[in-house]
Amino acid sequence: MFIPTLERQCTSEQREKFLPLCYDYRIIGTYAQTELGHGTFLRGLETTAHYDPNTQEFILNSPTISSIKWWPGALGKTSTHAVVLAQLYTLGKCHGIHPFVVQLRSLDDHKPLRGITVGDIGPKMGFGPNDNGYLKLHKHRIPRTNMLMKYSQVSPDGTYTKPPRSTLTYGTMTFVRVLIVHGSAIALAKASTIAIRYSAVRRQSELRPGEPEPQILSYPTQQHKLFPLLATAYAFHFVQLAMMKIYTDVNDQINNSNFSRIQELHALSSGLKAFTSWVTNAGLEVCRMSCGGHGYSQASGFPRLYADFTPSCTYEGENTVLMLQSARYLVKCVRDARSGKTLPGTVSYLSEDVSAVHSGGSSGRDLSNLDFLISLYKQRASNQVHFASDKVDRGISAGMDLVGALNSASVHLVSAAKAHSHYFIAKTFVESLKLLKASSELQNVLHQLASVYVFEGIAQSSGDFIEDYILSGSEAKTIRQLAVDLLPLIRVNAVSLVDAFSFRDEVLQSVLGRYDGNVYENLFKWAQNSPLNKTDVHPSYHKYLGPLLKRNQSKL
Ligand SMILES: CCCCC/C=C\C/C=C\C/C=C\C/C=C\C/C=C\CCCCC(=O)SCCNC(=O)CCNC(=O)[C@H](O)C(C)(C)COP(=O)(O)OP(=O)(O)OC[C@H]1O[C@@H](n2cnc3c(N)ncnc32)[C@H](O)[C@@H]1OP(=O)(O)O
Ligand SMILES: Cc1cc2nc3c(=O)[nH]c(=O)nc-3n(C[C@H](O)[C@H](O)[C@H](O)COP(=O)(O)OP(=O)(O)OC[C@H]3O[C@@H](n4cnc5c(N)ncnc54)[C@H](O)[C@@H]3O)c2cc1C
Repeated sequence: MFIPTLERQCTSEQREKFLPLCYDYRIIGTYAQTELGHGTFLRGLETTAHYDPNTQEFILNSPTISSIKWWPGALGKTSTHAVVLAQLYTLGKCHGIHPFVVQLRSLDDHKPLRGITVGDIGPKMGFGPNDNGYLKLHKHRIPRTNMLMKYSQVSPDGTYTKPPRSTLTYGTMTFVRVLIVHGSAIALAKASTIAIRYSAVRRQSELRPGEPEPQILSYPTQQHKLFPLLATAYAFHFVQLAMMKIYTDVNDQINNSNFSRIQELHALSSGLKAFTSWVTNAGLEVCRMSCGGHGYSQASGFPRLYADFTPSCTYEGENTVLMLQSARYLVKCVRDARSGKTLPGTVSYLSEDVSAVHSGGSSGRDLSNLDFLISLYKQRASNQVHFASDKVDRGISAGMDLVGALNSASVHLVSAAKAHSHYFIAKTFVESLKLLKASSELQNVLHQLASVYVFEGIAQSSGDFIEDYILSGSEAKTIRQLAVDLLPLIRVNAVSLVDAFSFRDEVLQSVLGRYDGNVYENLFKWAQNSPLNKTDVHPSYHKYLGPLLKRNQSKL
């Protein structure tokens, strides 16, 4: 995040000064924004940067215990520099959060500089090798030119020039949220690879006396656990491509001072980061549990994969907060649509009349047609967004202010943002396959994946579709069965579909997911390397177990 921030927030002179040092690994930096007391509420950050016109320096301080920077990756022991987000004060006025480059450690002996107290925040659930750290600043002075001044400036006499948009400071977070969508796709693909390969190797139980034990991948319940997640990994792959394209286009516009789509990008990246990381987080556990006891071994690769992925739901914007950010924009779009404004692409459906026609019993509608089902996802999203928006309006009519009305409707707002994200993902998956140049055989296999993703997505949220009369109960049941009927067809290509992710064994880090499927021999070999097996009799025997046993044996 250090480098992307410099690339996005530096003037051209600052780029020339700082970026070569980064690219050549002459300095190593981190992004120090979160504090002990604040991670979400950025306007509440307490670190201060007071400008001293006499020396043309900023004086950085951590004025309270809660203002100590806390969590930044590699801050504790590795980074020589940091981008520090601090409240800017100049000529007696506060101008809000701004980014400053701060050197933390000497480039000669790596010792912390004067006014800098840094350290590691201690063991975490995962990311063991990463020294997430703390930073306490005490009257630490930096040159005026260390404030990143692409968008806002402080002149030598202390005069402040404000940015065209205050939220441009938040651009790096949007970029990383887009990366996390990619990270979700990768993590779920890894977990699917491990679970499906292992399920093809593992044989268990005797269905009928005398018959060989079947591969657990042959059980419909195992297929129902894993194949929708496999399809989701493919869906997220195409979504991250689409998300990155939108990000790149909007970022190019921003670089040309066109800020018209910055809100749409923020809303979409926030919703997709939250949606994909939540779904992936839950999916990793389903994949682990589908591997039985061996899934719980470190040898499976699941414990580390989960422990390292799960903070994706928290960092770079806690998921609930990001869903609320997305929903806040959607509510604004409903208002704009109702006042006749044209809405941008990813939200234009909110101005369409997608009112559901109650399907009744036998609707005769083609419930296996993906384009038709995507229209139902659209209806669901539109209904949820309009419902939440109306709830906000009712709150305001009841005398609440906008903040109060948004807060009061927040549970529904999160549901609306989830439905919006889900519609975007399902639509993007189906549309991406139409554009894919592939053999008819491959198109058929991918269509099966898209179908099971779309069917299962409805099955798992059928209440949304039934409550709004988008589907009847019997239609929802039919779609649920369509998903189950697809499973044996996907089974044929399941291993090939995970092999297609092409994770090398060294990257997958899983004995269960080995490409050669030679699991048992390698599990036994892996166990031999356990530290506890260095000696046949563990030293603790002589200190504890031995004396205990001998003492009790003498009583026999
Ligand atoms: C680097 C290249 C590597 C290559 C990788 C290749 C492939 C990737 C594959 C795998 C990668 C795996 C993982 C992904 C990569 C990296 C992950 C690893 C490590 C990550 C480390 C995590 C680091 C951090 O956590 S940094 C700290 C993150 N902190 C946050 O995100 C804070 C969250 N909080 C907020 O953002 C705030 O709540 C808020 C949204 C700012 C709202 O605050 P508030 O002041 O209350 O303001 P309000 O809600 O009123 O909003 C005001 C206004 O601003 C608009 N807004 C807010 N944010 C933005 C934004 N970002 N952009 C645009 N606009 C924004 C908001 O909509 C409001 O507008 P309006 O008033 O409604 O008009
Ligand atoms: C592994 C890891 C790496 C990190 N790396 C970095 C880094 O490199 N740099 C950096 O600056 N930070 C980093 N962070 C910090 C991270 O960005 C924050 O933890 C994150 O932004 C969440 O903020 P918080 O911890 O204050 O959670 P909080 O916001 O306190 O969240 C706690 C709960 O409060 C709820 N909540 C908060 N606000 C609202 C609201 N307005 N409405 C409804 N509910 C709300 C949340 O939904 C959540 O359930 C890292 C964190 C982790 C775990």
